[in-house]
Amino acid sequence: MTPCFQKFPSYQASLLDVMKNSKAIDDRKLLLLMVAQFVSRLPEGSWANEAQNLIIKLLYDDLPHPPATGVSKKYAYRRSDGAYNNINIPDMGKAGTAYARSVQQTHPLPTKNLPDAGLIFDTLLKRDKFVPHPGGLSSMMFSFAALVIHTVFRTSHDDVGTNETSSYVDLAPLYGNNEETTTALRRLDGRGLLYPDVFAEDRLLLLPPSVCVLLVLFSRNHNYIAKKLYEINERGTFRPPRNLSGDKLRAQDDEIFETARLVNVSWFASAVFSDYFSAILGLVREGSSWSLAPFGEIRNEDHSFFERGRGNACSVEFNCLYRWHATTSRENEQWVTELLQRTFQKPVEDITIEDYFVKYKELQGQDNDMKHWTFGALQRQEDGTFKDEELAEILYDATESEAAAFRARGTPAVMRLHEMMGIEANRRWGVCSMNDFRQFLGLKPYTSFKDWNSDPEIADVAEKLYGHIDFLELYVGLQAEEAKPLVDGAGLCPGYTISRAILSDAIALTRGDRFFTYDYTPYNMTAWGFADCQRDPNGFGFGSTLGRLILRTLPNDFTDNSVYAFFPLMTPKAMRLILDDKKLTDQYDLARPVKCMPTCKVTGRADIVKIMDNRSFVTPYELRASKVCSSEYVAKFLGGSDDQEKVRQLLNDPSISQDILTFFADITEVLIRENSYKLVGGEVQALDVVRDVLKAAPIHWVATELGGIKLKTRTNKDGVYTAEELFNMLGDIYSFIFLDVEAPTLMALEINASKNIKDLQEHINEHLGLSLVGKTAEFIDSFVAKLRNAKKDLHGPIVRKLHDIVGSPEHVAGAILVLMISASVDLSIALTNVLNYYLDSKDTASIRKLAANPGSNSKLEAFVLEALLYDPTFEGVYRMATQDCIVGNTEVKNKTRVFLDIAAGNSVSRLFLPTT
Ligand code: HEM
Repeated sequence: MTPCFQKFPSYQASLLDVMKNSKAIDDRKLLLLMVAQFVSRLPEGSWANEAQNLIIKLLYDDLPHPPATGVSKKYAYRRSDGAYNNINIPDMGKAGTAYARSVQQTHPLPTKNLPDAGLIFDTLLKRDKFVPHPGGLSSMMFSFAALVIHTVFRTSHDDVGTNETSSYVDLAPLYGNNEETTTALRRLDGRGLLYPDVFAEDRLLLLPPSVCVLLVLFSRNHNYIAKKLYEINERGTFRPPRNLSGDKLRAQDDEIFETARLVNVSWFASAVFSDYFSAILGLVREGSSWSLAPFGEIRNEDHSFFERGRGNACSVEFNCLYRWHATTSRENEQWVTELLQRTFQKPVEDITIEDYFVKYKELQGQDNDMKHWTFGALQRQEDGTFKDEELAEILYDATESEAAAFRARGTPAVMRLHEMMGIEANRRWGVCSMNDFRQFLGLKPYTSFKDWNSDPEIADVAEKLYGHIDFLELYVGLQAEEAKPLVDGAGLCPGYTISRAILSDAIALTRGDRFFTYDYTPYNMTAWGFADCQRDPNGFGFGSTLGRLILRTLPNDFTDNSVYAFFPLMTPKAMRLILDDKKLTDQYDLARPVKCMPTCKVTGRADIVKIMDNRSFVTPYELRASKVCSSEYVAKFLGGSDDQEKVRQLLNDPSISQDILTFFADITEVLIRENSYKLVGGEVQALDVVRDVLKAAPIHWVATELGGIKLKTRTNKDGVYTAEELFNMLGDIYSFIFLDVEAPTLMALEINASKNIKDLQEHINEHLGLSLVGKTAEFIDSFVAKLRNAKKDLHGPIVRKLHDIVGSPEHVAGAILVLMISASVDLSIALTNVLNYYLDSKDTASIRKLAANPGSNSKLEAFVLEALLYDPTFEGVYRMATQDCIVGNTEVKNKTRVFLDIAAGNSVSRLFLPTT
């Protein structure tokens, strides 16, 4: 024992005390080490035992017990029936198992003493008038909600205690709740695809068409993801399906399909935690993109784990809580009426629960082939897809139609049957009373019917039906409870008990899911898939995920900034008020979308050449550039003005190009030297050549020689940006203007590009000593003179010559910006392609010889030119028609985007294109 412990027993006690109570994990760990040292030298005794027990507890709690996941293929993917979400209790939450019941019933509610379900509907639930939702929620909000609840509830018609679907947010309405159904949806052709526009849940066909449209969008998203996974082929294991057969073909299909399912289901969860939660919590009204992020690791104060990923089983109380039929819009009320009349051929009031079950069985038997299912009177096309514009029309209508408010006497009369089914199912489940449920949630039990609903008529009727508030059934208690007013933090505005409980349920459902927690990894979903399904809080539309989904899957039917795409869960009328209030109306398109001309693809070499030479087709770059550049000159330049050609010639001028060459040679040497590291033995050096040289060298050139921007380096800590930061800034501008970026990302990119251009332009102006705003003609003349005579070290030779070409100081600054944008990213890509081409070449030795031999420059140049054509990702370019015209056999309408498919059959070299 150390002397200090023998001398100061009180010190021992206080150490233990700190160990038990310290909140700082690092303190505890440090103490742990110290105590471990001491304990090893202690004689046996109570203090030693206590200290040892604490150490063991602390160490044990460092890891989850039992382990939450395993690396076997058996656990890697979701099962359609939800089995193995908890690998230790594989049946937890599995489809076809019993509902959970969370709350103990303490008040007897014998069915024979309870009021008739039909009478309850007629007195407490039946809609007396339509009251629009106070928060401006649209009917789409409740279509999405219906999709969410059908993902986790499907009460068996044969055994009301059985949930036929899994208790996980796994998009079961799309993928089915058993393997057999899932297999029937798949093409199984080695690419992991679903058949076009299919889904599995037949009960959704009995819901308004917008619910099915949403599901079709997720179905399309699956195929989009699967195609990307195959194209990117992250692990390099996928082969063209034509080269595979039998088990190998199936194995490849399974891997792509299952990974795409993981990514797509995570998209669904992202939509829940962005658009859906935002509407529920009223965050849209605040213009906030905040949301709960319930999946991450949380440690308790004693460093043990706060549980996650341990599975879930949906309970009957929550099934009851989600019966939100009172929110049905006027349009959907009409739709349900027509559906019931058509299906049952008798007055709606006469339809019984038995009629419903019989009819449902009959419909189920009619067509099991999901490829044929339709809804909303849509027809599938020959290729099995629905027409985009017809799907979009349904979405526009559902977004425009107002949902109804939650309230007693708010459920459409036509839904009497649905409500009676709900009430009777609850009785058979033995669900608790309203007050039992409130107590369970930690809420004060109601003391009277007036306390529950202050409308005297409602309270009075309920009292007459139930006698005492403690006997009020949960179903009726929840559906007819007084609704919350529209206050800060409230968006959904149901009764208070529902609003409190749904949040707990949402966290239980998602935090309990292994695939949203322990197995939510870039390895399982691939790096691309993992990034693709993330909710982006900084994304356009207050971080909307549905906006991204809609623009991806219906690319020609919404404008890039349409509120119909980014805020479909709110009516456009409500959104106008919110955006006006936040002074954001300018950023959004509030009009009902009209179909854009679909992109026209041109493949023939002759037609491509004709279009490129035709002045009626302009590059879309100028249009994009004008959105982010305040200077018209810069936008035109980026779009391909005459000055662009002149500047290109300037760069080829030997007096300039020699300097550029020298700069690149020097900086390349420096970057190689600074970034190389030795392998063991010290003879061979390694280097990340793309990251540290090919991306960095052009950045050093544009920053130093053009923009006069000092870069932060190891030796210069005072620079403005690191090379990587500047590359990313320019990359955003470049991608926005020149690349065919997915529409959903475009809006976020536009905001970044605008800001980056503004910042860079300020640096350039400052470097040139140029702030032209409000300057006199004399100032400008003197600036021009300075530019002409500037010393080489102040402004590089290019800057001095630029003035002669572009004509005004303002244009010099603009031209520098354009060169920075186009010469940095494009050059890095070109250099990387050259290197890749070289590394892929079978004859690297002779190419190396060419490079070493100064006399063989023309051959080397030929190699480089050939390599520049080598861009496996390059497919073609876009042009915009500015009037109706005919090209070859193709008629192109004004405002059509034309894709020139240059890569098709390598018909045309990309080098003949005007470079950007
Ligand atoms: C006009 C729109 C709607 C119609 C026509 C409709 C119709 C139905 C029908 C027919 C059932 C019985 C299903 C069965 O057992 O076969 C049902 C159940 C249910 N509905 Fe709705 N519904 C609508 C909207 C909603 C919405 C917006 C929600 C809530 C977000 C919702 C929540 C539920 C729940 C939780 C069940 C019980 C599901 C189960 O236990 O299997 N419904 N609905």
